[in-house]
Amino acid sequence: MHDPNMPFSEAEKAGLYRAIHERRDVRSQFLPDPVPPRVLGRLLEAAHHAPSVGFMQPWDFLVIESLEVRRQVHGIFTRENEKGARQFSGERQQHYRSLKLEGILESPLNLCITCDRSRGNGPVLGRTSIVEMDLFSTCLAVQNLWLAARAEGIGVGWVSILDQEELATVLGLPEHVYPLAYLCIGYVSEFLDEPELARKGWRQRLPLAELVHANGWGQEVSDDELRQALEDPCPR
Ligand SMILES: Cc1cc2c(cc1C)N(C[C@H](O)[C@H](O)[C@H](O)COP(=O)(O)O)c1[nH]c(=O)[nH]c(=O)c1N2
Repeated sequence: MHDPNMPFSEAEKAGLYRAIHERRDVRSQFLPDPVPPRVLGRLLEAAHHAPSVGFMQPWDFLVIESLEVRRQVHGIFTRENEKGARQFSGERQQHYRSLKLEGILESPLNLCITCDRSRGNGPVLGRTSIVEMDLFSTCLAVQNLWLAARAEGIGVGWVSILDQEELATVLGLPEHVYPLAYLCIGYVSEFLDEPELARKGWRQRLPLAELVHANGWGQEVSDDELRQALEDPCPR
């Protein structure tokens, strides 16, 4: 075990930022090659090292290899995606319908990360006032896995266009277990250098400088150096 107080080397820092900036939501570029069990083990280990409220660790990981289960989930997606499309009209709806928003059947592996809302059987330190903290904790497990996967050259796509109750039924989840993230996982032909939604003209990244406020909502940051840094946040 190495010394946790040793500063990160420049290469280690660069690796971390690279994973953050080059992580992508993948749905179109999956290859059929299986993810080796040892690699999947590392991804799950990364997820399991996420922070959690009161160290609750509310997550479970459902590794879905069955094509039959995936077909059922894909069926749920198809129905929900139709509702999604109908929220828009005209050209925007056409644009929506042209987007690929899942890789359920093409990716070699699907994974559902769940949140057990009663993990620990009793009060959870830090969750008294805000009960959703277990859900937020589980999101952090998702992000850990997503970043680790990127470092391993593996793509992850989050599919949320799903009816949660139907998904829970297909996966046989108990009442107190919430299907937080349905993920498609696999090696990819390429990682895009920008979000697919940006590439396809659906929506662009917002300027960071407009999202950082000082002291209260809408107040501009007064520190010139920080303002400058926000204008050009990641010289890489
Ligand atoms: C909670 C949540 C839920 C979803 C997503 C993400 C997250 C965080 N995203 C992926 C999303 O579109 C993507 O993250 C952004 O477009 C930014 O792109 P990159 O992730 O940087 O490639 C996503 N993508 C998709 O094609 N179908 C989906 O159902 C969802 N759902």
